[in-house]
Amino acid sequence: MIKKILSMKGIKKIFPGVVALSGVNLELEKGQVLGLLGENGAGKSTLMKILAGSYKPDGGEIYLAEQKVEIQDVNHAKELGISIIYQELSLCPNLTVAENIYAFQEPTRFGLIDDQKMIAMTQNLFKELDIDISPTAMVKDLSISNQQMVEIAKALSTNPKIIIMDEPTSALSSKETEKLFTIIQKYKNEGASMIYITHRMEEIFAITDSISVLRDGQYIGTVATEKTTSEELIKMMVGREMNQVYPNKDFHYVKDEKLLEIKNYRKEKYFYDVSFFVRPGEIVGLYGLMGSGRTEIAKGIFGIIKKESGHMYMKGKEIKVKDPFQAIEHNIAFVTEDRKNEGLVLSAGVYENVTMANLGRFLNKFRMIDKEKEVEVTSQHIKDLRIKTPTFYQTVNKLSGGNQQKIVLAKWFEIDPEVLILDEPTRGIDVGAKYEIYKLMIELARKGVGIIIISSDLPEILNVSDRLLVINEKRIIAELDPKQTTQEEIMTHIIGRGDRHGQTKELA
Ligand SMILES: Nc1ncnc2c1ncn2[C@@H]1O[C@H](COP(=O)(O)OP(=O)(O)OP(=O)(O)O)[C@@H](O)[C@H]1O
Repeated sequence: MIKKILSMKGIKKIFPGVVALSGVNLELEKGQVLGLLGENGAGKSTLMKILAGSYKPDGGEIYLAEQKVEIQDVNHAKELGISIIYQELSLCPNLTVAENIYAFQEPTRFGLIDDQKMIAMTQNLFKELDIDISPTAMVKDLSISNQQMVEIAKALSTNPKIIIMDEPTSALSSKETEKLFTIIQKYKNEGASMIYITHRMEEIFAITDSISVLRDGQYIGTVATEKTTSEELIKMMVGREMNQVYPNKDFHYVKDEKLLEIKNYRKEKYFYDVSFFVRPGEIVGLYGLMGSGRTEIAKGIFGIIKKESGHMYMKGKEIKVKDPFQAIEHNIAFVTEDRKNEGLVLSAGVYENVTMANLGRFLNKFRMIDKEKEVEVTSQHIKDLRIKTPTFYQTVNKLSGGNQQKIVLAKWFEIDPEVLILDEPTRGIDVGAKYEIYKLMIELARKGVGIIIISSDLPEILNVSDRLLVINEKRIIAELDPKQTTQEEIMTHIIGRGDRHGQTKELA
């Protein structure tokens, strides 16, 4: 029996100014889940797009079940049994769930699309995958996480032999992630093979059998999951020893006073009775599961969701924030979860994106933009955050997903806010750059900035916050000292006592 289902040998891909892949190898066995790791811009997505037929390689060979193939395009890849779940959602918002899943492969009757059959097929597929979404719902009406589940179901609907998952869980809650892992296990048992890309180390250890690492477009090596450690993987990824994942913050706050305070904030269905404050130099963590109301609270502070009642104070004085413009006037900045749509001008260059939120800072005495200063500041961020780009002028739509996120963060670090709200700032970001982001947060705090950080990464929030607020069912349910508490205690607050099984499930 052939064990080796896929072999990619010496794959090369060159984009203008960037060698994205310089001779990369990858091997996949039948029934195996292979993790693909590497820093932002290492070449992971490019390699997978070549396998899925979106890009033609500039060199190298691909073998499927030991037969050499030349993958012509996306349809050819599908015919060969290769299916990909992209980082970005690729569904049509104005079609139904069933239409999206069976687009271009609709069942027909007398030459017409057989809607009833399509709906029944979707129902069967969802039953098999234990997905509870209506096949006739419009995709645009679904939550992002349900859209991601539809995307996953769509990729599986063709019964592929090789399934590529490029950061599939970034929009999923912990329950849905659990569901996805069950689905992966099921397909694996049936003999399908998977390539799984993630920046979340715990997922790598939970789901993969072995791991291949890329760095700067080069193949570094492959290790068996049970024989490796996260330290070894980090070293392979970043090319150096990283003794610490979280830098030390050697102070709790710079002044024991309230910088921003909200009292009794309420908006029906979004949040109830929310009161808390942040001191200058303090990092306050908001932790809650997806749907708990954590993002809505941040949006309430920033004026995107309008509160019905409650008060806001800046340094003891009541202020009114009815919309984001007023928030910005009061020096409050908010880096949203949805960075792609809300944070970047994709057709503009790297340096324009970094400097656009605070152009005033770059004006010289003749009120002209000081290009040199723009370049100097941008190069510092490129260096600090290890942004991988061929030039300052590269349009950001050509950068890898993680590098785009780093640029949004650089832009907000540039505007010098007094209060900075960060919603999932390190999602999709590699481990080396995460460290640099935490360091930048500490530097801002040292200057007296009050920081509110939302994260669904429990180890992260426990390590970077000075104070932790736990959110559940649209309310703050506990305030904890991150140095004293544990992941178990936090989940007990959220899920309630006596349900140990539920707790470990959510923690996975
Ligand atoms: N269409 C393109 N045009 C020009 N350069 C590109 C294009 N697509 C990718 N690149 C470049 O190729 C390199 C590899 O990008 P790729 O998206 O494969 O990285 P990645 O490992 O998937 O990163 P991430 O973890 O951030 O998703 C990057 O330097 C990126 O800027």
